[in-house]
Formats: sequence, C-alpha cells, structure tokens
Amino acid sequence: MSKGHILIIDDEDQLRKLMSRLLALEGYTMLEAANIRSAMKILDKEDVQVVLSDVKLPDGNGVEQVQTIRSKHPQTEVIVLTAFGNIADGVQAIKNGAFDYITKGDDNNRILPLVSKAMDKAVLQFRIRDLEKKLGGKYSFDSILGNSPEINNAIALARKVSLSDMTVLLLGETGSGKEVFAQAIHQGSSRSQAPFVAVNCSAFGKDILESELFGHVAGSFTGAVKDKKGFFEEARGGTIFLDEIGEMAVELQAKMLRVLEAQEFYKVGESKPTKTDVRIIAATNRNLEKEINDGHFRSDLFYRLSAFQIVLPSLNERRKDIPVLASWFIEQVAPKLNKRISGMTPAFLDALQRHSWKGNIRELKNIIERAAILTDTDTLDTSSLPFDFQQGLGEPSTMRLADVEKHHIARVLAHVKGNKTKAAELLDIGLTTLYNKIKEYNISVE
Ligand SMILES: Nc1ncnc2c1ncn2[C@@H]1O[C@H](COP(=O)(O)OP(=O)(O)OP(=O)(O)O)[C@@H](O)[C@H]1O
Repeated sequence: MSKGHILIIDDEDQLRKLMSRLLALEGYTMLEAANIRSAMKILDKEDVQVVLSDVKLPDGNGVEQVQTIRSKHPQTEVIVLTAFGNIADGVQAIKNGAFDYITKGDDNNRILPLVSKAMDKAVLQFRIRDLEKKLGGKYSFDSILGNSPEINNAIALARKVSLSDMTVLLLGETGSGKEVFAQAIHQGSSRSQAPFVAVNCSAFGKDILESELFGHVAGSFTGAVKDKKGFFEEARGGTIFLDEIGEMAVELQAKMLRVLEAQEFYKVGESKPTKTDVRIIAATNRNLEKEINDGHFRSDLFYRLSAFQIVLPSLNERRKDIPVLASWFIEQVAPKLNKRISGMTPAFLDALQRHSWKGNIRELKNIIERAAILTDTDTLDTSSLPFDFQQGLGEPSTMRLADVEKHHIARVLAHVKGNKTKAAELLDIGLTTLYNKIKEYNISVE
C-alpha cells in the first residue's frame, strides 16, 4: 500500500527523477511537475500529502509559492529544496509555512526521516479534514474556546445575530476562526438542520468560481458536458459561507449583489433566474475599505454585506487564551496519534506566549500537532518546537542571522561527524573561515 502521495516540483529532469526514484523505493506514490503551473493543476486534482519544491522554477519562486500552496491546500505539507549554503531561503520558506527545508546534497539520513515526519503530519491533517467533512458544520458556540474579553465580545455578537437571518460579515486575520464562527452561527440558527456550505473564493479562478457558485447548464462552455449544481443550490435552505470574499472578481461581485438583493441568480449559460433561499455569511482578512478605494471591491456590495460585522480578535490580541487553546489541541491530537501526552513544560508554554502568531489559531493548532508528532516524551517541551521558536525567532524584530548561521554550521558539523574539511566543503566556505566561525560562535565540535 502506498504510504502517501508526494509531488516533486523541479525543472531539472535528472534531479527530479533521482529524488522521485529514491522516494518511490520507500513506498510513496510519486508525482512530478517541472513548473508551478502544472504543479498547481495536480494539487487541484489529487490529494497530495507532501510537496517537495525547488526554489528557482521557470514560472516563479518555490519559497514564495509555499504560501499559495498552504492557503489553497492547508493539509498539504511543503518541503523546500534549497541550494547549498542558502539558509536564508530555508528560513523564509519555514516562515511562509513550509514544514522544513532540505539542502540539495543533504544525504538520505536527513531527507527520508524529514519526509516521513511531514507525511505523518499531512496524513493526520487529511484524516481530520475528512472527519470534519463528514461531521459537516460541527462548531457550535460552546466549542469556541477562549475566555478573553475580546473573544467573549465576538461570541456575544455572533450569538445574537445567529437568531436572525441577517447577512454577516466576519473580519479577522487568517486562522482567527472566521469559519468556526460561521459554522457556529449556522448551528445556532433556525437553518441548522439544512446544509452549511463553505466556499473559499480564492481557491477558484474567476470563471470557475461563477460556475461553482451558481452552477452551469450543459454546453455553456467547453468542458461543461453535464448540468452542474452550484454551491447556492447545494446550500438550499441553509447557509453559505463565502470565505475570502475580498478575492472575488469585480464582475462576479455584481452578480453576488443581485443574489443579496433579489434572492436569485443565473446559472452559467441559462437566461432564466433561479430563486434561492440561503443565508450568506462572508469573511475576509483584507481591508475592504481599502479595496474599495483601489477599485477592487464594489462599495454597494460592501454595504450590503457589512450590515452586521463581527471583528474577530487575532491571537496576539488575546494571548491569555493560549494556554487553554494549546491544552485543548493537545487533548484532541494525542489519541489520534495513539500517544499519551499529559501537557507541556513551562518553557514550551512560554515560547508559545512569546511567539508572534501570524497564522493565529490555525498556526497554534499546527504547532501543537507538529510537536505532538515529534515528541518522544509525555510532556511537550521546546525541543519539539520549530527552530524559530527555539531561537526566539518568532518575532521578526528579534531574528538574529547569527543564530541561524550558528545553528546551521553546528548541524552540518554534526552531520559530517566533526570533519571540518568536509563541513567547509559542504558549507562552501574556506577552512579558515569555518575555524573562525566555530570560535566566534563557540560551537562545540565533538
Ligand atoms: N475559538 C476556537 N476554538 C477552537 N478552535 C478554533 C477556534 N478558532 C479557530 N479554531 C481552529 O483554528 C483553525 C482555523 O480556523 P478557521 O478556519 O475558522 O480560520 P479562518 O479565520 O476562517 O481562516 P482563513 O481566513 O485562513 O480562512 C481551525 O482548524 C479551527 O478548528
């Protein structure tokens, strides 16, 4: 049985094939792409657990692409293949959401365990996704965790609006819980027995989004062989959650306005309107007022949507909630990994409290899951945190290049069992420079 799907993105045929063969021998099913465009197509079609991506690609940069892959396919883990000595790329890739990075030339003893860890994590995430899909809208107000006044205010507003049929606009940074709130509002409403359909507007191209939302009739465009129901029809009687509405093309925004005003829409290729009975909850992490000024968002749609706005606090604004959220995620993930994890060390919690959470609760959840997968003990400690947490690099202002360099040199030295000539070769620096750095950083060479 396959251990999972891995996609390699590299335009150098030989390197790609070599890596592909190595991993196929380990039991993975391998997919290959020579550029970003074809890679994204594969990701849209297949469940790919791990992506290994080169940095310099013919149609873009692999480090920058990490964010796009992770936002469209949050269950998929990305490992970036960096060039010799280019630690900055690796560090940036991790900041962009990569699982880790591999330096070209790293040997199999580093590559294979790393890929296997990324695979474990991704498989788990896919399992959770499938479970969540089966459970449908599973969040209720009671399952929204946190006790800070900031989150309590948001919950109180959402509870009130859930009883009505009003359109709601949820504003908040990525991962701050907008979809969770949308589900809770649905669950708390009179529509709770009908479907909750979540649509991520940024995951579809402009034309595709229209036919996904409203459906199409056969023959309306090349490839439309059969009639297709859109999300609005699927959500009939229930709630549709339009995530990242700020990404919607302006032409489509006009059509959305029509749905809000007239409760009807046109299927692609059909001239008679279809009536709809769906509550709309929209969300965005963009500043829509700015988007309006820049001509990217229609003000009439904004006013329609924003009749009832709820602003969700970022995790950095409610750090008080970190211990309870972290403990809850540990409790949830441990049984799924067949592990007994009783909690976390004070240093671990301290590192979480000091981190700058750009990905908010989603990032916290990922960090806990990652630590739970990596830990060999029953208490999560800082050794299972990513490198930037351990080094206090979470805050960009405190990120010290020297720490990154020290860590990397120490890692390479350990890797070559202290052989300095080999290490200098791998690091692509002179032996004297290496000696100077060992002294400067006080690196112990065993
Ligand atoms: N208050 C909460 N209690 C428990 N889990 C939460 C809470 N808020 C968010 N989560 C978890 O955090 C993750 C991210 O939440 P969600 O998808 O709702 O964020 P989002 O704001 O919609 O993100 P994006 O803007 O990227 O779509 C989810 O896995 C969810 O389970």
